[in-house]
Amino acid sequence: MEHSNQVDAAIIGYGAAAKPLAVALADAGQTVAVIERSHKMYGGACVNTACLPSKMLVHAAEVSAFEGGEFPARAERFQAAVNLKNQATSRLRERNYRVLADHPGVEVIDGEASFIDTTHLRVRTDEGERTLEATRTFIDTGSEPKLPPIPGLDGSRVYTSESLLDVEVLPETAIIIGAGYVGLEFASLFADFGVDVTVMQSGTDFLPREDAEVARVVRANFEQRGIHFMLGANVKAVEDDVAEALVVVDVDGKESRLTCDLVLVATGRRAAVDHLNLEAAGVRTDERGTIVTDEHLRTTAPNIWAMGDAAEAQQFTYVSYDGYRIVASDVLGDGSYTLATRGAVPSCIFADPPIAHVGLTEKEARDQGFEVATATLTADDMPKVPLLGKEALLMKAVVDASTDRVLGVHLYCTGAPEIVNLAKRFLDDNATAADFRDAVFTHPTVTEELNNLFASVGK
Ligand SMILES: Cc1cc2nc3c(=O)[nH]c(=O)nc-3n(C[C@H](O)[C@H](O)[C@H](O)COP(=O)(O)OP(=O)(O)OC[C@H]3O[C@@H](n4cnc5c(N)ncnc54)[C@H](O)[C@@H]3O)c2cc1C
Ligand SMILES: NC(=O)c1ccc[n+]([C@@H]2O[C@H](COP(=O)([O-])OP(=O)(O)OC[C@H]3O[C@@H](n4cnc5c(N)ncnc54)[C@H](O)[C@@H]3O)[C@@H](O)[C@H]2O)c1
Repeated sequence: MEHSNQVDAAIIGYGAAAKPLAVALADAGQTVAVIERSHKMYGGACVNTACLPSKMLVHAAEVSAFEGGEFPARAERFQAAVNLKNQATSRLRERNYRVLADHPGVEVIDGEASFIDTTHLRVRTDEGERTLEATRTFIDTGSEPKLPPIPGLDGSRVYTSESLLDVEVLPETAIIIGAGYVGLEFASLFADFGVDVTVMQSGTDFLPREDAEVARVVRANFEQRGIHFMLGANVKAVEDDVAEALVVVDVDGKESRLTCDLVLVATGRRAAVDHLNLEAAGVRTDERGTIVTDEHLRTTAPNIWAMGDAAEAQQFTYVSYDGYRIVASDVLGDGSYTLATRGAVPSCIFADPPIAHVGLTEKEARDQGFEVATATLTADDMPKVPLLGKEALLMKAVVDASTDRVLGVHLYCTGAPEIVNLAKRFLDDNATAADFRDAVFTHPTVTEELNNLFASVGK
């Protein structure tokens, strides 16, 4: 089919928001072009280099830890898991591609887009340059690793989460720089595969986004599993050797030189906007390089919206997908669904067991002036859970003591990524501790521990 260079909507990047938005716009009768610069990225990072492949490895690691055995057996399982992950990723990428490529109202263009002005895009393809005129443009270009200025990060044994996903040989020792989402997920999965892991974190505050009590238990548990932490670590250089990498690190003025098979740099991600020539369109970014938007995800330029990691501080697939809902509400609906009406956003670190929370930490609640009541259940308070073959190390409730309204739910237990979604709904409905205490949940489950947790608030 001959495609026009004039479209109603251009979407830059085939990320998590792009697919549903393209379908919604095309179903509404609009002509849509989706521009993706890599044929390995249809469906975006989640499908190809992030959530799904990494969670397949997390799952395989948990199974491997259960099976046990010597390092060679674990290394074999790791390689099998990587192969399985690669096959699944290819299948998912193809499925994602077909959703838009087979849609009569959508053209998928393989190329890199940049703005010429507010309504014109230059697209560089293998066949040359193409100019598109779009009435509306939607940016969904995601993010890319933010690398600190440490000499030697271009070494052959140094990886980001993206390149690491292709490694098939299980390292015996790994050093991870950064103790955030990526760092802790890989630390946990490597440990489950029997790798000797050291995590180096520049700040001294461990897991600052989590409740401090949860962070303490997480750290203790990780250390019990043999994972070493170096906090307040100033990584000065990585030197590559044929046999191993050498990491030079300074903690409190004391320099150490640690060797390992592999280094993972997991020090955050920044909006992938460098190639977009945003200035030409009048799209502004903030001091971190993230696209500035209003609550409808409209950028500072007329008829240009931005969604996902390129525009939001919370870099999650479900936030990007929700960006699609907000933009669709603005462009196709009544505009009533916005960042302001989104409600609480839960989050999860897929460690073993996982860590999840929604709402405020105890400190955040106190800092906001609430009179706070809390409750915690430790592993000892939940003796039934291990009998189910599951793990529950900590649950914590943060409640407004004056109204009984629940402000935060913090979970460090099997099932946390699922249970936290239930808690999100409760929080959005302004639920009280009594609502959680009295909710009827199935038995025997981890979820029903919420009844006990909230029954003990303030006691
Ligand atoms: C290892 C890892 C694990 C993760 N695990 C989870 C998880 O379990 N759960 C979760 O919710 N989140 C997770 N995340 C975060 C999640 O992957 C991102 O928040 C999400 O993928 C962002 O989606 P997006 O729509 O913003 O963009 P992306 O999915 O990144 O898509 C952007 C697309 O735009 C393309 N592009 C960029 N620039 C251009 C251009 N100029 N022209 C054309 N195309 C362009 C890119 O090639 C890419 O395909 C993880 C991240 C990492 C790194
Ligand atoms: N389960 C999930 O939903 C999931 C999983 C993986 C990634 N993600 C998303 O991807 C984003 C990127 O993940 P990430 O782990 O790279 O970033 P992050 O922001 O979660 O963690 C980065 C960590 O690196 C530390 N750091 C920064 N510079 C450092 C240095 N020079 N030396 C040592 N430590 C340093 C930071 O203090 C921080 O603790 C996250 O913000 C998250 O939104 C989500």
